[in-house]
Formats: sequence, structure tokens, C-alpha cells
Amino acid sequence: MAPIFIKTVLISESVDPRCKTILEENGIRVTEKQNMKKDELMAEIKDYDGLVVRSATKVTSDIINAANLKIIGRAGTGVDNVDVDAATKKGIIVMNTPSGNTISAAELTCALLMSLSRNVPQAAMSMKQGNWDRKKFMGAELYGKVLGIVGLGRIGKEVASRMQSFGMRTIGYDPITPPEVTASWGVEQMSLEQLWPQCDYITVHTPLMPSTVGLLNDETFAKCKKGVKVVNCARGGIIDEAALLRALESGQCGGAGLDVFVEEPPQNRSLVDHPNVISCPHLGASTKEAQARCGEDIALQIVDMVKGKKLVGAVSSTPLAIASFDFGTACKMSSVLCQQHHTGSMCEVRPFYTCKANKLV
Ligand SMILES: NC(=O)c1ccc[n+]([C@@H]2O[C@H](COP(=O)([O-])OP(=O)(O)OC[C@H]3O[C@@H](n4cnc5c(N)ncnc54)[C@H](O)[C@@H]3O)[C@@H](O)[C@H]2O)c1
Ligand SMILES: O=C(O)[C@H](O)COP(=O)(O)O
Repeated sequence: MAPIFIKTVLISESVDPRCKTILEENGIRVTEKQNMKKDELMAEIKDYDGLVVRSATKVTSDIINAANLKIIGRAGTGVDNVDVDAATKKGIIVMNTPSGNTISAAELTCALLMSLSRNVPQAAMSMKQGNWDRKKFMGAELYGKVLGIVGLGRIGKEVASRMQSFGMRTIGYDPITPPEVTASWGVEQMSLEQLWPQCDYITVHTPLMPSTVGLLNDETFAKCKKGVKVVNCARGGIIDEAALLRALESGQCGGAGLDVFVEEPPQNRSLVDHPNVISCPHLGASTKEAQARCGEDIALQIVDMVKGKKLVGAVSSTPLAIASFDFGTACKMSSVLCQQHHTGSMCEVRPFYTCKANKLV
């Protein structure tokens, strides 16, 4: 494949310093500028061939159209902050590093599940206020309870194995990952209709896309066990926020652990302030290890592209959808590609694409 010339890259968020180092070692000029407002970014972006972001930079169509970018690199998983269709129309490659923060996001999910069961954040806060309240924070064991995992991809799988070690029964739903595959991880798959009424806890691990917006809503909460506890460490809006508040107020939902919000930071504080909600400011990927992997991976992927390295083997985000493409063909089919240097495989990361007869559809 012909090399793609990338001489200048803008990093618009806090990305591990290895990213800049690797790019510079390969002759690419790197500028780091954080916290730019939209019009500042629009003015700045004109000067660069490449843009590296995390989740806070909204790479909208007007930014894409104002730029002469060849690549948008997402040092992390979700590409919902990038207008991938607008990028595709302009022939811009969008890459992410989806495996780099899997373990960190899974560990935070487990921390929220454990905190919900034993009221750890509320008890810690009460102690700091000088109290010694043993009755108020009575909890319940996770042992023997049912955990519903909606979205059985990378993170869903890691959450399952960790929570099984607490003695939880793990059930789940995924439209693409086959039941026989998840059965081998100890997760019994079933329809959502069957899943909702069985769960003591539900955790969502899908991408944010039209079919997953409001997966948990008034109607689905009503189908759940009274007092069900929910965790969202994926994307704000997969659990409808207004419906969640109503369910918390009625007691239909017994508690929520939220790492992500529709608007970040959330301007409407009613969920964050609710006594049965524990929340974090989108910390799923915020570990030294995850950031080091994501920063390094995105830089290496950009360098591969500059070198015109032939990348073979596009693997969708699901285990079954595997096909082989040379990099050029794959680029024509989809602008969202990544090579995972830590696993050695190349991934097509939009889970709504599947591979059929060697074509991404
Ligand atoms: N909080 C954080 O900091 C953080 C960190 C990493 C990832 N994430 C987010 O976590 C989510 C999962 O990431 P991942 O790496 O596991 O992704 P993944 O692509 O490996 O897995 C997602 C799974 O969701 C499934 N899915 C798609 N539509 C579905 C539906 N309607 N119902 C049920 N399942 C459906 C897909 O088939 C896929 O198996 C993404 O939204 C990602 O952006 C958040
Ligand atoms: O999708 C992701 O990778 C996570 O939400 C992490 O986002 P961040 O890189 O902005 O922390």
C-alpha cells in the first residue's frame, strides 16, 4: 500500500507522553494543546495531517470539514465523539485502540458493583463527617446473586470472570457474540425479555449507537426485579437518565453506579446527588496502565500507516466476524480500523459492522 504522509499531529487531550515520543522519533511534528473550545480547535486544526483525541474532543463534521486531516486517532475505545461518517466521506481514517483500556474499565465496573452492594462510598463519607453508623449501611452479599451483562464484548467478558469469582451467576445478552462462545466464559445468554426479571444487578457494556440508546428505560425497568441495581461504565444514555431517576425514586431501582453521563460533566445534578447513586467522572480508562497502552498503541498505528505497512487481517469486535483484508481494501470499506499492537491483531471496531464473505457490511 502507498505510504500516507503525516508530518504534523495535534494531540488535543491528555494522552500518555509515549504517544508524542513515538511520533517524534518517527519524524512527525507534534503539538499538544488541551481544553480548546470548538472555535479554537476549528482554527487550529487546519495546520495538521493528524489529530489524536480521547473522549472529550467532539470531532464534529464542521471540524472535519475545516481540516485537511488524513487520520483521526482515538487513544481509547469509544468513537462516538467522532463523526465517523463525515470522516469517511472525506477519506479520513479513524483509528482507535480498543483493547488498551479493557481491564481498567472492567475493574472499575467491578468496583462499582461492590460499592453498590456494601455502600462503601456512602459509609466512607459518613465516617469523614465524624459518624459511626453501622445500621444505616447494612449491605447484601454478591454471592449467589444474578448479574445481567448487556453487551458481551471485551469489557463484558472481563467483568463476567471477575464477578464469577464472587460467586455471582452471570447471564447476558449480545446480538453478535454467539451463545456458545459466552457459555465458555460461564455466561448464559438469553433474550433481554428473559434477562430483565432475573437480575439482581445489571451492567451495560455496549457502544452508544441508535439501537442502544435507552436500552434501560421506563418499560424495561418495570420488567426488572424491584430494587435491581445498575451500573453504567460504558456510555451515558444507554441507561435513560430520566427513567433511571424515576426508578430510583420509586424504589424500582435500588442503586446505580455511574461512570458516564449523557452530558459530561453533567449539568443536571439530580442523578449524581441522589443518595442511592455512586458516581465517577468518567474514570474507566483512567489508570497509568491503560493510558500507557492507549497512548503507545495509537502512535504505533499512525507510524504503521505512514510507513505504508501492509496490515493483514481485519477482525471485527466480535470473535466470529473474522475476515482478511489488506489495509488498503479495508480502508476503502471502513474508516474505522485499528491495529492492536498488544494483541497483534487488526480490528474493525464498529460492532454494527459484521464480516460476510470477506466484506464488512
Ligand atoms: N468508562 C470508560 O472509561 C470506558 C472505557 C472503555 C470503554 N468504554 C465503553 O465501554 C463500552 C464497551 O466497550 P468494549 O471494549 O467492551 O466494546 P466491544 O465492542 O468489545 O463490545 C461491545 C459489545 O456490545 C455488543 N452490542 C452491540 N449492540 C448491542 C445491543 N443492542 N445489546 C447488547 N449488546 C450489544 C456488541 O456485539 C459487542 O459484543 C463502549 O461503549 C466503550 O466506549 C468506557
Ligand atoms: O471509550 C473509552 O475508551 C473510554 O470511555 C475512555 O475515555 P477517555 O479516554 O476519555 O478516558
